[in-house]
Amino acid sequence: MKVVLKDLTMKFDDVTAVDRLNVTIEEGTLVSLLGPSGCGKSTTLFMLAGLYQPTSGELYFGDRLVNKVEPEKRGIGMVFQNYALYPHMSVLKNIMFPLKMEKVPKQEAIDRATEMAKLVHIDHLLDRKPGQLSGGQQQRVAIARALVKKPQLLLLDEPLSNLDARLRLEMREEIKRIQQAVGITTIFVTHDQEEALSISDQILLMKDGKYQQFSPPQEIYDHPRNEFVAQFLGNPPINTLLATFVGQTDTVKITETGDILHLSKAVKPEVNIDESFVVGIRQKICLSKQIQKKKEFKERQ
Ligand SMILES: Nc1ncnc2c1ncn2[C@@H]1O[C@H](COP(=O)(O)OP(=O)(O)OP(=O)(O)O)[C@@H](O)[C@H]1O
Repeated sequence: MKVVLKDLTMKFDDVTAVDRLNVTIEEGTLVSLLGPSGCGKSTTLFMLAGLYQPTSGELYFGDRLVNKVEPEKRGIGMVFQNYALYPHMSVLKNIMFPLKMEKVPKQEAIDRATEMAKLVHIDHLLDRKPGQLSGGQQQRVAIARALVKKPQLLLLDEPLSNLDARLRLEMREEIKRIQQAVGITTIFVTHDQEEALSISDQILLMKDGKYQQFSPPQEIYDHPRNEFVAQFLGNPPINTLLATFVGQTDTVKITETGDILHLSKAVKPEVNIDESFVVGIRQKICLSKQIQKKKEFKERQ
């Protein structure tokens, strides 16, 4: 399902947590909401989930305006940071729970829950209680439970933050595998840029509630739109120059991929910069040690 945010805004008294966000998320893609603490990631996710009603703007699931639709009528599955499993229920019963709420006949619910458990590779643990599972296994249960009703949108709120480093790597691969197997549009909140770069089809980077950039990982890394994006993605400007463009002097910074970030508004970003200047800068940059960092990133992809 395609998801469209149009001027989506959420205000809490004098705080604008999300400020006129405009993004179209294509069907079947995995999008990371990325940004520093307080940038509005969770608020955006909660508006998608229906836990918050936007102050203004519109939210569409496909062609359907959902601003006022109740969470349970949105066709979403959600995985929280702490998984929120029921400790007294077995793995099977946890996964079946949403179907029980919908009064799906028992045998059908067992079959569907078992099928989901197979998808997330925990079908050998169906009789265990959550307390008898590792963090990664608990997360698999939470994902199976979120998917059992065959939702059209999967929302994941910092799902890897409670796992140790090794499990975090394993589970992010698993989330990608499961997402692709089901083909479900997925929105993944994280403040970890490496996680976002490795897992996403598109990254939505926010700062102070505002849109910064919405691009595929390689593009946002190689071609940051502004200095904040460049810094946050670990491709910081490495050269500061005073340059003259079309008769105006301006201070610019150059990223290791040769993108030019203007520090003042004297020159508009869309102004064409002399290609020979850019080529010269790129040659210099190729000599820089920083290029090594980029290579390492590409190799990890
Ligand atoms: N219920 C609320 N009432 C008042 N202000 C809020 C509320 N929820 C969030 N905010 C404020 O809105 C802004 C965005 O918060 P949000 O939780 O969406 O950020 P975040 O990017 O998810 O942060 P984190 O990574 O720390 O979870 C912050 O300034 C926060 O203090």
